[in-house]
Amino acid sequence: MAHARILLYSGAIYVVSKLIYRLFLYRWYFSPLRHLPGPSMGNPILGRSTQIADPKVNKEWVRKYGACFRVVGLLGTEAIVCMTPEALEQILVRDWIYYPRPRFLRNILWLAAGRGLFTAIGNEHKRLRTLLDPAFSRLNLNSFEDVSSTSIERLVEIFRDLLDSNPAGGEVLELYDLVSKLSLDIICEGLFDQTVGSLNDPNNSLFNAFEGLRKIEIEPNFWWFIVSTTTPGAARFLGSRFANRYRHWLSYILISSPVEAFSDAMWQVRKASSSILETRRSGSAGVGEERKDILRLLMRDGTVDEDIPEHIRTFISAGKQTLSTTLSWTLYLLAKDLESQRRLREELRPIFETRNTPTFRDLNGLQWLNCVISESLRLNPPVPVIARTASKTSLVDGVLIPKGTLIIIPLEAINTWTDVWGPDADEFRPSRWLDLPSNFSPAFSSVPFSTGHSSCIGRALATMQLKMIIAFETLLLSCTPLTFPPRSLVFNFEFSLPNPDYIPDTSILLIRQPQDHMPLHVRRVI
Ligand code: HEM
Repeated sequence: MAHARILLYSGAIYVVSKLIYRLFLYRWYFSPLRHLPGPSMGNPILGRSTQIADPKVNKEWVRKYGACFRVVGLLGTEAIVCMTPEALEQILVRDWIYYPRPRFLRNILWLAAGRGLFTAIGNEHKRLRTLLDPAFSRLNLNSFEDVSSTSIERLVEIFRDLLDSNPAGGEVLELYDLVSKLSLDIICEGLFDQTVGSLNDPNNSLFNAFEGLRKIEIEPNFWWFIVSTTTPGAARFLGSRFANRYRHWLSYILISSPVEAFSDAMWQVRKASSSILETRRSGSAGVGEERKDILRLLMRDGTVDEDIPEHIRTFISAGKQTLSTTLSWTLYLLAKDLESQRRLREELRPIFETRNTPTFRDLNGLQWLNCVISESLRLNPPVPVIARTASKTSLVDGVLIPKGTLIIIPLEAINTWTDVWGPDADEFRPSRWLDLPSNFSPAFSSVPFSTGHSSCIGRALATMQLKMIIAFETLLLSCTPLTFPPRSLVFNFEFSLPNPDYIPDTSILLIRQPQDHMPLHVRRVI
């Protein structure tokens, strides 16, 4: 009995002293990062964890503490924030293999976006990139013979219908849902030749399932998921058929947890991804033989059938959220800048007036459109912060980073760093792309797609689709005559703020989504 008591007391003393060491002593007296500047520790349990991903707070910290500082997060864990070109080159380019995405993030991404590029690390990631990169190369995208998009055409029609009673006066329209549906339709159309038709269908099940998944990012759900996905085995369990089958019971046991709605949404997206594969296998959808598309590359490589829907899920999730967010922010920034809209229309007019369908060369030659999109992505990157973990102890920016340290790369703070972009770095000024700062680095000064080996594989596709959505509904290599006026978002409509003080309400956990559905005033100009 006495022995048991001694054992119990020793155990309790061990746990308490470990906690005191972790929460207080280590970070103040022993951590090699303790000499770095950084914000105060904040809450002793949560630290600054609730602020680490907030780009506004990050920018404030960069101003105060410089380009490399320490932040203490949950239960005394330390993170280092770094953003110099040298640090980015080391972490994301040269030694990328030693800096994978942290496990908790891979777990969340596995649940929300499938097992694939987001979750693979090391040589498996390298293998997947080598396999799939050709599908996204500029050369391959330029080989698309016909990129007409019925979804963009449909969105223009929806705007016209909604403004029918007062086209010239216009109306305030909530844009986020519409551009979200457009993004889902266009991604499935562009990558898998699948018509989802969510723009035509108010109860589209795939769209609703994605809306369900989006709730993972809303507080307090996000923190619930962080806690559950850092618990060993919990993510695997949450993603299992067993958890899905007994989700009602789980919700009952884990009072008010988001598990039931989340599990439903995740399995619906899995089902839809499997049916995309089945449709392709049955031969009822497909792309020209000469094109390298994701499904063809995966099937040729011998990827097992069970894994392909997971890759499909990854691409749809990654593309839909980022495209819709970028589009909403671009329209918002244009709504604040009527002169930029006018310039865009003037740039497009000569192309439309020749009445020949625009070509890739036309699209790439639209200088002002390029500037607008680059500037929008610089100011409001949909993924404002990315994270890595150090898998070995190393020197970064002259600082000894112990193995296991969380590394935060604040993409938005990098994109608006006054050292590069000057004192008006936070302003929307597309013309800055015509006269870049002398210390601008193409790889490290504006990084909305990140940089290096795990940067966005869909960059060229996303840029092409963004340009098309804003400028043209169709793009053909053949010279098919075009009707005038063409269907074009920016050529047909003018966007302005619903009131002069309007600032969108945003959620910023993983992706910077407008929470208030982005209401903008829209009127027909042609
Ligand atoms: C404006 C649109 C987009 C932006 C700003 C964007 C941004 C990003 C960023 C910052 C990353 C890196 C995340 C990290 O390092 O942890 C990333 C990765 C990724 N993106 Fe995008 N993305 C966009 C569109 C797309 C599209 C359209 C697709 C797919 C068709 C896509 C697929 C992916 C995938 C699969 C990855 C993981 C790459 C890897 O780990 O190798 N993205 N994206």
